[in-house]
Amino acid sequence: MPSPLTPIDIQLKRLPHGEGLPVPAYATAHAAGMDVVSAEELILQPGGRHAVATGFAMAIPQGYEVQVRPRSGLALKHGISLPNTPGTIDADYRGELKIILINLGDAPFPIQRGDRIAQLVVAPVQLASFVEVDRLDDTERGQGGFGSTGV
Ligand SMILES: O=c1ccn([C@H]2C[C@H](O)[C@@H](COP(=O)(O)OP(=O)(O)OP(=O)(O)O)O2)c(=O)[nH]1
Ligand SMILES: [Mg+2]
Repeated sequence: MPSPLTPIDIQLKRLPHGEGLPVPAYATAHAAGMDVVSAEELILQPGGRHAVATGFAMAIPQGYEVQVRPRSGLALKHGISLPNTPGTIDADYRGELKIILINLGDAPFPIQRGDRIAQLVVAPVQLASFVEVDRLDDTERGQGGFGSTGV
């Protein structure tokens, strides 16, 4: 596993309708998320959702995932979010990356081709398997949860 500061390569295949669009990229030197743009033009009505085309597919190296997260500016100003945030892009997915947007605001939200609609965070994945047991070890928390420690 390379240092997190050493970028890994992710193969990206541009689809015909992605011609001319920028590849996802970090907007600033130490950004965590790479902004991704829409490959289509649409108007998202209040309460509406749409799987927005990005115009590319990718091959994430085994051992990594890509998380799709909302942009805070769109969320704050227009109520634009992702109903499945963070979206999970599996390393074995070869279809088009789509960004599922939802309009939680109260006005129609127009999206132009090339608009930055979400951000992609690349993260390592720890694989695991579940091992069934009859008894779990005791902890201070025990079965407490869902606010058991107070507000
Ligand atoms: O925001 C998203 C979420 C998912 N995907 C693609 C990539 C991902 O690898 C695949 C499956 O996503 P997920 O596992 O979240 O969806 P599912 O409902 O479980 O579908 P599946 O049965 O295909 O796994 O769909 C996207 O393009 N955008
Ligand atoms: Mg799945």
